[in-house]
Amino acid sequence: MKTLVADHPLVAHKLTTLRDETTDSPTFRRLADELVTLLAYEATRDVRVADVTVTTPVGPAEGVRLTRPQPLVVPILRAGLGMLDGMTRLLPTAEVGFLGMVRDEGTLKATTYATRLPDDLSGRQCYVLDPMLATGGTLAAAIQLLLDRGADDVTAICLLAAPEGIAHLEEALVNVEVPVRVVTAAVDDHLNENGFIVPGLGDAGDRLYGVV
Ligand SMILES: O=P(O)(O)OC[C@H]1O[C@H](OP(=O)(O)OP(=O)(O)O)[C@H](O)[C@@H]1O
Ligand SMILES: O=c1cc[nH]c(=O)[nH]1
Ligand SMILES: [Mg+2]
Repeated sequence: MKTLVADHPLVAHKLTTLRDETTDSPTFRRLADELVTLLAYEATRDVRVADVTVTTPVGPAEGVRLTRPQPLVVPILRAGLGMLDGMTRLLPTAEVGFLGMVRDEGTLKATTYATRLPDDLSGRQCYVLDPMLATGGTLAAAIQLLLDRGADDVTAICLLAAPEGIAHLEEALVNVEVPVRVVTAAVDDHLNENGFIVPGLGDAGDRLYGVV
C-alpha cells in the first residue's frame, strides 16, 4: 500500500481552517469540499484513460478519454458524504456506490449498516472517500469489501490520517496484490485514548452534520 501526503500550501491553508474549533458547519462543509477536489487531483493520477483522436477546427489532435467501466466513487457514510461533491466535480461521469459504517465509541470497532454497491467490481477502479483514517478499522473493512467484489485498483482519499491507522491498513492489506493507495492532506501525530486523531479536527461527522 502506498501513502501519498498532498504537499501543497493551499491544502495546508484549508486544512488549518478546517481544524480550527471556531470554524462553523457551513464553512467546514465548504472547506472539506474544496480540499477533496485538490486531493482528488493527486488521487486520480493513475485513472485509466485510452488514446483518442479528435478533430479541432484546425486539424486532428491526439488526446485521451476516461475508459469504461467508469471509476466507482464510494463515500463512507456519514462523514464521507461531505466529500462526494468535491470528488464528482473532478470525475463527473463516475458511478457512485455507498457504504454506511459506524465505529463503536467504546470498542472502536467498525460495523457496516448499509451497502449499496455493484456486486461485481471486476476491472473497476474505486475511490473510497472518508475524511478520517484513525485506527484504520473502517477503511480496512471497506477496502476489503471492494476487493472481495473484484475491484482491481483502490484509492482511499482522506483529509487526515493517523500513523497508527496507516500501519494497521498496511498490515491488513499485506497480501493484497492489486494497487491500493491512501491520499491524505496530512498525517497527524497520534491517536488519543478515545481513538481520536491528535491534533486532528474532532469528529468529522459531527462537524459536518451535527451531533446525533
Ligand atoms: O479509522 P477508524 O478508527 O475506523 O475511524 C474512522 C471512522 O470514524 C468516523 O466515522 P464515525 O464512526 O464517527 O461515523 P460518522 O461518519 O457517521 O460520524 C470517520 O468518519 C471514519 O469513518
Ligand atoms: O479523530 C477522529 C477519529 C475518528 N473519527 C473522527 O471523526 N475523528
Ligand atoms: Mg463520527
